[in-house]
This record gives sequence, C-alpha cells and structure tokens, in this order.
Amino acid sequence: MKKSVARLGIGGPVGSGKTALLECIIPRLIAQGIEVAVITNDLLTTEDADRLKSRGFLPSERIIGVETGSCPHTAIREDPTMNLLALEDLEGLFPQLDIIFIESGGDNLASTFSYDLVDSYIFVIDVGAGDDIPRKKGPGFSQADLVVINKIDIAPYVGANLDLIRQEAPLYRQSKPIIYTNCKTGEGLEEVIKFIKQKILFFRL
Ligand SMILES: Nc1nc2c(ncn2[C@@H]2O[C@H](COP(=O)(O)OP(=O)(O)OP(=O)(O)O)[C@@H](O)[C@H]2O)c(=O)[nH]1
Repeated sequence: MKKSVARLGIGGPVGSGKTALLECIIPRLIAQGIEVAVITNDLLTTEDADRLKSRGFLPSERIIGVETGSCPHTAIREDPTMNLLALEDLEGLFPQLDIIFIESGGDNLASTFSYDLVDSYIFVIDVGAGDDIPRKKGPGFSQADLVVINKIDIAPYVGANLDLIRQEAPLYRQSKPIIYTNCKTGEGLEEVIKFIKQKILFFRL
C-alpha cells in the first residue's frame, strides 16, 4: 500500500533561520532512516534550494526550488498551486518518502500556511528581532503547531532578554509547544527531531 507523506511547513520572518534549521535537522532525520524531500520558496530565485543542494545530504532531485514571484504568503496560503504541483512531482518520483518539508519565503508575523498544503507547520522566529516578538501576537506565532525560537546565542549581543521571552512566549501559545534553538551549536535540535517523530511521523514510522 502506498504510504501517505507527511507535509510539514517551515515559516517565519526573513533570516530567522528556516534554512539553517533544515540544514541541521535533515541529516539527523536521514541518519535515523527517515526518507526526506524539500520544497523551498523564494521570490525570484532558487537560492535556498541551491544552498541545500550544495550541502550534499540529499540527492538534488529531492529538492525543488519554487520561485513564487509574489508575496511568500500567497504561495503557502492564498494560492498554493505551485507548491501543490511540486508536492505532486516529489510524491510521484519518490513513493518511499516519509516527509516533505515546505519552506516558505521569509515573511512577516502574520504569515500562516493553508492546511490544504501542509498537515502541520513550524514557525521560526529569531531572538535578534527583539524580545517583544511574542507579545506582538502574530498569527504565525500563535497558530503554528510548533514555534522555534532560534538564535538564542545572540541574545546578549542584541540586548534581548531571553528570560522575558521564555516567560511571555507561552502566554500567546495556548499550551502549544515552543522550542529554543541555536543552530550553530545544535542546542534544542533534538527536541525538534522528537517533535517531528512523535507528532508528525508517529503513524508513518
Ligand atoms: N548566531 C546564530 N546565527 C544563526 C542561527 N541560525 C541561523 N543563523 C544565521 O542567520 C542567518 C540567516 O539564516 P537562514 O537560515 O538563511 O534564514 P532563513 O530564515 O532561511 O532566511 P530567508 O530564507 O532569507 O528568510 C544566516 O547567516 C545563519 O547562519 C543561530 O541559531 N545562531
């Protein structure tokens, strides 16, 4: 019987570390025998897809770069046709896949994914954008299935109060999970892997 493939969105503001997160977690998932493919979205280039291909941890045919040509949220929410076609291509070519990541182009705090496109999504913010980001109650932050608060290492250098973030962020998440990460050292990444295996892949593995 053909397996159904998990579709996991990765959204968040420009530069928050969405691609860095994928670079960290994909090799770990592959090492555990999980079959992975990726779709990236960029405005007018395939920059993120090229970057992932250059890492060499996945055959390049398993990485599709979608050039959205429009606001990132249009391609993941209002009209996800381009991403749905890319999903269809990957699922047709690789029926053994367990999970396909769909990385959105960097967008603002209001960006959310259509559940016609993904089963679940992670919203990545970065500490460097300020310790008031959780308080701004962006729909991406409050509605995502998982929030990753990345770049915890830079808090002291940008005057961001990490303790305040840890205190306030849960207030806007209605008990939904938050994981704190540093993609440079690997801190928090095992928790992200655990989330993906337990909440996203549990009935496929
Ligand atoms: N210090 C530090 N830098 C990080 C961390 N994660 C990512 N970065 C850096 O932040 C910058 C942006 O990371 P990307 O992964 O390109 O961010 P992105 O969200 O994919 O960016 P867009 O696709 O342009 O929206 C890069 O220079 C990364 O090396 C982290 O945990 N700590």
